[in-house]
Amino acid sequence: MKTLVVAATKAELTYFYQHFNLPEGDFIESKHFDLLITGVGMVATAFSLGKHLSSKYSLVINFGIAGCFDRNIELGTVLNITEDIFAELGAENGDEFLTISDLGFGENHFKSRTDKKVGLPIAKGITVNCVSGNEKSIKNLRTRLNPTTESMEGASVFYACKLQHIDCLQIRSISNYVEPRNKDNWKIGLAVKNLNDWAIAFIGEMN
Ligand SMILES: O=C(O)c1cccc(C(=O)CC[C@H]2O[C@@H](n3cnc4c(=O)[nH]cnc43)[C@H](O)[C@@H]2O)c1
Repeated sequence: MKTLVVAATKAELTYFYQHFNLPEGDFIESKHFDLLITGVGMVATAFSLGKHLSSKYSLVINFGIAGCFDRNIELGTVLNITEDIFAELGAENGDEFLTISDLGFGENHFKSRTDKKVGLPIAKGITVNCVSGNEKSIKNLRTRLNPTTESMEGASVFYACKLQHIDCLQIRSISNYVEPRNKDNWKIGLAVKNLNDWAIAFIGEMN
């Protein structure tokens, strides 16, 4: 059984590609693991996993960068996201938000599943279509969901793995704080480097 490594963009796994001498391409098969680049967002991720996820995998690891709601966590910190929520999936009812489970149409909250020892701080994530960038929506998300991180794919990966009964992990490195948009404050290079260092060591030790 193999591990499937999943990321939204190739740029997030730059050093991983170099370290394992991987060829160009969005779906790469190698001896010990396969690698899938899904594209950004929950729709691209679900479609891509729908095509490639199968029972030949015993573990899926979603790697990526993320925004962080907690200023006590330094940029570049690598976290194990053990639960993740589709934050916008539901209905507004005036000022109230009804989740898809409140509406009786399914679940919006998913968890990682694995016995593997990861040794990273754990965190709760949310998954969004729109990167949060105004004070009002950020305050609403904090009040309603109390998340630590925000990404655009995490809950999609957990969802697909739950439906296929495959173990999964989500490892993300913090590139920015969730705040009114200011890309100058983002530390993507640091986040990608730390993420890749961790991914290379973890995947290397597994094989
Ligand atoms: O510009 C670059 O050099 C660059 C290199 C690697 C990755 C990127 C991305 O823009 C990745 C997009 C990816 O990042 C996640 N992300 C990061 N911060 C947030 C956030 O505050 N809210 C939601 N998502 C965030 C997300 O999962 C995207 O897929 C650029």
